[in-house]
Amino acid sequence: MSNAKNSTFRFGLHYYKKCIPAAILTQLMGFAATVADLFLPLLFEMFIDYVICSNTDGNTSIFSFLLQTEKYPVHSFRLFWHLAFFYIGLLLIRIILVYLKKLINQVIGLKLETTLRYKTYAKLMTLDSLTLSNFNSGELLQTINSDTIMYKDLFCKMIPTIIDSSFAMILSIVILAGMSPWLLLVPLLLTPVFMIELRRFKKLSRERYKEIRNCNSNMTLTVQENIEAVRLVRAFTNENLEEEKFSDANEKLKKAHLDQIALSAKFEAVFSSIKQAAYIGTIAVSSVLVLTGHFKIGFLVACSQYVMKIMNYVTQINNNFFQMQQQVVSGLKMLNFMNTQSKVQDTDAGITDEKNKMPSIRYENASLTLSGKKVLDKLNLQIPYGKKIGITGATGSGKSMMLEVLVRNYELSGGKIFINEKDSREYSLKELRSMFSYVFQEAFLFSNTIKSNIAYAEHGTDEQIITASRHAQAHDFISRLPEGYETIVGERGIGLSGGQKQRLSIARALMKNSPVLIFDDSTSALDVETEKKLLADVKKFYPEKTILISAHRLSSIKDCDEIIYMKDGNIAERGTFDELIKLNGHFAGVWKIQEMQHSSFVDFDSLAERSQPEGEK
Ligand SMILES: Nc1ncnc2c1ncn2[C@@H]1O[C@H](COP(=O)(O)OP(=O)(O)OP(=O)(O)O)[C@@H](O)[C@H]1O
Repeated sequence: MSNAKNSTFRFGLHYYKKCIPAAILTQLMGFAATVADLFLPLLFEMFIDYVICSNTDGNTSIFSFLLQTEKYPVHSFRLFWHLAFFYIGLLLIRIILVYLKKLINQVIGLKLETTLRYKTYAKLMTLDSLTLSNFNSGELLQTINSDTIMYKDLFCKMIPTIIDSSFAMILSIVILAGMSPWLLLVPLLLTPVFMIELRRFKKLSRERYKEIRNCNSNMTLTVQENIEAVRLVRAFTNENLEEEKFSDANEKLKKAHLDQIALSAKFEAVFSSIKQAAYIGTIAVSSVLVLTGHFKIGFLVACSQYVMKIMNYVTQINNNFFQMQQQVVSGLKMLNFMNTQSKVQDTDAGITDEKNKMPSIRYENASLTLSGKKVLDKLNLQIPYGKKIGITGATGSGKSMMLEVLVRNYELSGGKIFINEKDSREYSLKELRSMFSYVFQEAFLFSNTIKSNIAYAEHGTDEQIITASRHAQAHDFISRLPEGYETIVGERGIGLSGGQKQRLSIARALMKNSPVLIFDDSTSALDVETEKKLLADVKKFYPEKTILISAHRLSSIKDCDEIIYMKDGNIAERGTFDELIKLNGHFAGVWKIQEMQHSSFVDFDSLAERSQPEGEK
């Protein structure tokens, strides 16, 4: 096995370790079932040679018969019944053992699958936004949902079957060697052919399974995007284009599967030919041995059964190695994902310091480079606790990023951020993030009740939930819903307008009750009046909190203690509203136009161009 495959195996073994005692028990059951199974041809041989083919009458029991060194034909009904009893007894034992073994193995498999799914999910939660953006969602869903199921089969199906088959094969060889070493010649001669063919097929199989997996994740992504963008597709009447894209992904998946089916068929044809050759070879050799008087007919039947068993086990082992490539591919994908290092590293410092309930913030030459582009460029800013700061600027100027780096969704490429004069990286992520109630640009609601969505971070009383909703201007519309706070929203619930979703997200952040509130363009879908009321209420009811509001609509931030105008990842202008108007720069230019237009939508790119201060033109 190559290094990659070794590590893939070791990675799974780490989680499988706890199941090893149960796995050993099932393996022992498997061995016992094999022993029972391998006894059957011997009983069959006695039945043919000493019950059916004999013509001497006798009255022998199976025990006395087995103990005799010199066996003779008995043609006894007593022996017949004893043989039948033993045969059925062994069959029953075998069936019970195989049943128990499969049951326990399935439970072990389910346990391992659940652990693997949990671990991959937990890993997903630790990754920072930039690292996560390197994976597409189809790929991530494939890893968490399908690869975990596939990979656990390596430990709970493939490896146990290979061990079982190897044990049975070795035992069959030993028995056959005891009966007639000549018949071992055939399987021994064919084994190298098996090995060479298997090596060739294994490599091809792994390639095919890789292709199937890639096509699968592409397919998942296509379906997911189409579900999310269904309204967009209809609005652009682009159903045909999307259908073509879907059909293309679907066809590629079909082709990948067909290629694998063709390979499997070829594999089976080749291996069944080798098996048939073994069978014919055995018949030929044993016919000679019977004709020359070396074998009785029942002995011949038993020997050929062992040869066939050996060949079946060899085929089964090969088949498992062939199919195992699918599990190896899934394991490699999982290993790759689990080895992905988050750019944001957590610390062990976990205890909440009382004074962090009133954090001051300081950016010191904070820089962020994403995909080679400077998104924040040596940003310096001090925000004492309790200040209300408005942030505005052209689209793409870095407003969201300067807020996201506060909670370390992205890691700074240079400079530092201090919280209470302590480097933010020295806080545990849990503690750092507990200081901020963040309302993101896109309002996301879980498929759950409104109440649970609002009480997402804090399990508050009904009264607290209603209070937060009132302050977020959401209580009135929630009360008008037939189910009120118990209404299910999100993907599986009723539809809400963009503004309603934003208000629920704000209520959720207010419920969290952190000392710093961050509104990242999160009131953009509200009408001017509601937005004004909401922000006024937030300032009124949470006067002590630091509030950072990023907005395009300048009226939203007009009353802030300080306004920051961002440009190219840095602060272009800062001051109170009056100071910025007096400055007559970018901000004043945008303000004039917004006032003139009374519009809620502004194209900052063009406005920023037009409103450049005299000196910069
Ligand atoms: N994951 C990413 N990889 C690379 N570049 C990114 C990534 N996320 C954001 N950017 C870039 O960072 C820059 C700043 O983005 P940011 O979201 O902070 O802008 P913004 O000022 O908030 O814009 P808007 O007002 O449109 O929300 C943009 O140029 C954007 O293209």
